Amino acid sequence: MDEEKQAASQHHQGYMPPYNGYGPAEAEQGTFLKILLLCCKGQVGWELHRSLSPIGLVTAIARQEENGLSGDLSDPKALSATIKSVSPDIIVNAAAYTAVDQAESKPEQSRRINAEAPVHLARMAKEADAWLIHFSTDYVFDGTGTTPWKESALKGPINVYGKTKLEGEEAIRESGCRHLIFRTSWVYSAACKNFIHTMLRLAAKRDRLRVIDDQIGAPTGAELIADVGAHVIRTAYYDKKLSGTYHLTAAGETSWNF
Ligand SMILES: NC(=O)C1=CN([C@@H]2O[C@H](COP(=O)(O)OP(=O)(O)OC[C@H]3O[C@@H](n4cnc5c(N)ncnc54)[C@H](OP(=O)(O)O)[C@@H]3O)[C@@H](O)[C@H]2O)C=CC1
Ligand SMILES: Cc1cn([C@H]2C[C@H](O)[C@@H](COP(=O)(O)OP(=O)(O)O[C@H]3O[C@@H](C)C(=O)[C@@H](O)[C@H]3O)O2)c(=O)[nH]c1=O
Repeated sequence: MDEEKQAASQHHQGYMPPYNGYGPAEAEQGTFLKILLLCCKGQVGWELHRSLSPIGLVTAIARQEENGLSGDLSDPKALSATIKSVSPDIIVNAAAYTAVDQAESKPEQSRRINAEAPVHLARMAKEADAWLIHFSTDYVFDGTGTTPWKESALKGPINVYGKTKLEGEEAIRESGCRHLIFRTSWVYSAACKNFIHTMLRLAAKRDRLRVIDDQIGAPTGAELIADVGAHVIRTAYYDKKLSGTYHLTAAGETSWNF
């Protein structure tokens, strides 16, 4: 390589961002944040894998065991082993039982994932002195009213999904672990199953679609949740008094007939 090319190459290398935003110094000192992302394949989990990568060293796992690590939220023993092995500074739980209608006939499954798993995660986070990041839903409220819900509004879930999600939230708050609970609503993304995908699937099979028009909500992109979430996680990690429950939705409102 001639001198000019070599100089250009070195210059270019100098501008390469270090992997994950962390360089050899942080690695040597062990000062990078270790993040365990549970459920990297759902709508929000998929986007979080991308948005969390610049702020720490992310171990992203799905439900199935991979590299000896299980992400199955219905198996507390396996989950404990995973957390002990990764020894994270931050545990991010993007998994949930999100089949709202099915939860009515399978309440025990909904409770196991949405309520009992968070109890266990919160206990583990407390023991490990780690943060727990968790996601919840507008369904913890009763759906009445005409203005956006405030974080402190009275809860009143009317279905099994909402009840079990509220139980999960409350367990985390009561556990005493440092946490961020982000309540969001009507999540959509290009990659996974959601209302839009359901409608496209049904439209291919049916001549007519019937969609209720009396629910008003704020559709929120998984990408937005992940980007804002990552920013808040990094800020809160260095400012522990920010531990708490937050609403994280897009602005505006519409009905399912949008
Ligand atoms: N979707 C929405 O409209 C809304 C979602 N939320 C909340 O946001 C969060 C993220 O939701 P979203 O990304 O949309 O959810 P998705 O339905 O896209 O993903 C849920 C994920 O949870 C995983 N999961 C279910 N059971 C288990 C288990 N036993 N162990 C490990 N993983 C499991 C599923 O894995 P698998 O693919 O293997 O089944 C799936 O990938 C959840 O807490 C949800 O309650 C809040 C408001 C609205
Ligand atoms: C498929 C379908 C749904 N609907 C109604 C049912 C429901 O009230 C609404 C939305 O349909 P979904 O299947 O997306 O419903 P649902 O699963 O209730 O949506 C919710 O998901 C969970 C995880 C949340 O936390 C919520 O914020 C919300 O996004 O549309 C129709 O009216 N016609 C239809 O053909």
